[in-house]
Amino acid sequence: MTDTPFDPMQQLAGALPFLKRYDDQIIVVKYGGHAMGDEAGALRFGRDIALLEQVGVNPVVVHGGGPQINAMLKRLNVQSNFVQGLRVTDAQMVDVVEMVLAGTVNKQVAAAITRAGVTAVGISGKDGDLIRARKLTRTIRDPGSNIEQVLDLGFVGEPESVNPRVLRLLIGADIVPVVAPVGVGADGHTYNINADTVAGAVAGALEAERLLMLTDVAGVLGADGKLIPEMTVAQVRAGIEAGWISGGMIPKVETCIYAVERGVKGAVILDGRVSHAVLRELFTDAGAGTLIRP
Ligand SMILES: Nc1ncnc2c1ncn2[C@@H]1O[C@H](COP(=O)(O)OP(=O)(O)O)[C@@H](O)[C@H]1O
Ligand SMILES: CC(=O)N[C@@H](CCC(=O)OP(=O)(O)O)C(=O)O
Repeated sequence: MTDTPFDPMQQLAGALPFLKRYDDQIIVVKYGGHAMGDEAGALRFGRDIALLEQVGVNPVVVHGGGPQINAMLKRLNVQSNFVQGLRVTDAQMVDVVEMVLAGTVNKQVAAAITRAGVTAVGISGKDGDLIRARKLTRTIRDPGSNIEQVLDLGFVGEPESVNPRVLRLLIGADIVPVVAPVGVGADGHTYNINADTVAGAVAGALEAERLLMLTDVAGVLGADGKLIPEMTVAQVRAGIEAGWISGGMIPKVETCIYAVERGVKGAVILDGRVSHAVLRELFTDAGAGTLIRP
């Protein structure tokens, strides 16, 4: 993790072209549970988001909270299982997931931004008809017999539709929306949705200028382990095919591809633990992390 000194005021002095480029544009920031770190980290993140709003950019935050859900489940002595990176979520667990994501984490992130002097409002996908969810299933293939098995993940969903009206109302009132990744199904049930997926869907629905995915690695690392500053969709697909993009990075790059194919100008995967990661990416020539573009 590189953390070279960064003076936001000095950077902003030379940031006029960037300020013009992003003026009144929507920037969707996915704030991953691993990127959050401690209370001080959340406050630093809140200050950066507030600063974006103050200089005329329209940030929209979608947060995760996987590690925070894990900590609560541990306290409750409940075991969690994952299939292809998705938490198998039964009816009781979805209550805990909603409590942590739409409760504790959502309010912590909104409060951190508000403490920095800009109004933020925390909502979940269940508010304002934001995210209608449909149940997600996963298919696994047994390599020996080649037999496919459909796995029931319980109340795990994917966005069926995103209605950005409530987000646009908040943006228009100079309020930063902070979105927790839960949605409501046609059956009225609450669904747990992967936060990367929600961030991509929200960025697509808002036709955002940028999607920033804050995680705990520097970005996409090549086969040689070095950070790749910029990639096209075709290069990302080749990396997945060749196997050097794997594991948790696959849903992240797929979210970026989804977003850029729906009109988002660029999607960036970057290390949210680095101080002022968001400002470095938006307001410096070098940027931060890996930019994925069409
Ligand atoms: N080419 C790659 N570049 C960077 N990380 C990769 C790559 N391939 C696989 N990974 C893995 O993906 C992980 C990031 O995904 P994940 O842990 O799910 O992030 P988050 O918790 O922020 O959603 C990295 O820690 C790394 O182990
Ligand atoms: C279905 C599913 O797996 N949902 C995720 C939602 C939170 C999330 O995605 O948080 P991060 O971005 O911090 O990983 C979960 O239950 O952990």
